[in-house]
Amino acid sequence: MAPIIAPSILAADFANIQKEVEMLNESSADWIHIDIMDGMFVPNISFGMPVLAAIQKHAKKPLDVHLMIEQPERYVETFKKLGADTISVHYEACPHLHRNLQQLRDLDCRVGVALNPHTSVELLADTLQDIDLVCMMSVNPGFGGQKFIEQTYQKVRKLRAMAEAQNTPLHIEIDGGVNSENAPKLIEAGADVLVAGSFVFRAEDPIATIAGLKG
Ligand SMILES: O=C(CO)[C@H](O)[C@H](O)COP(=O)(O)O
Ligand SMILES: [Fe+2]
Repeated sequence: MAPIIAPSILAADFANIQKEVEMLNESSADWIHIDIMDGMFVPNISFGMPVLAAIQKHAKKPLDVHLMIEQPERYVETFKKLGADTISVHYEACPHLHRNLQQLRDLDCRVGVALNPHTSVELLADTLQDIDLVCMMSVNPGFGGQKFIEQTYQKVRKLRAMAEAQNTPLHIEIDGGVNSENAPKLIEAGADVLVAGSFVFRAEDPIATIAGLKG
């Protein structure tokens, strides 16, 4: 099956955000990936609610919101109201993860958990049934344009095996440094959602690049 492609708007031209979103609307992208950074959980600040509202105003594709923020429970309701279809909170930012998952489930959005590169997938063994999507970071979160971490393949294989053993449907999303070289290997390993920021927005033809990732 063709993967779900979620271009990351972080790499877009923010001075032309309407044009960039319209390009994604026209493309074969499935979702739009939205990176929210708070300058605390990660050493960078991206953008917040007014920018998301501007994106949402023009977007015709579901919004996949990746929260790189501390205490995400403070804001998930707001993100849902701003049109989030999927919300991922970071495992490392949630000492009471089960409570966060319940909150997302009650909001009726796709329930996501993001994992830093050093965080073992085994830590999700007892919550996998409550999770719809794992956003597996294949770079250290905080910045676009970084190099893909090769150990990601083995994490994907392990997580896919865990989901199969528990007989639970799970989206495995790869976030960071995705390109046309690693995309087929990631899908082969068991991923089904690919986020791509710089590879799409720095391409001469982003629409063709998205189509290429979709295979
Ligand atoms: O979550 C992220 C960074 O923290 C971004 O989604 C990710 O880096 C995508 O950008 P690129 O494809 O350029 O690596
Ligand atoms: Fe992201």
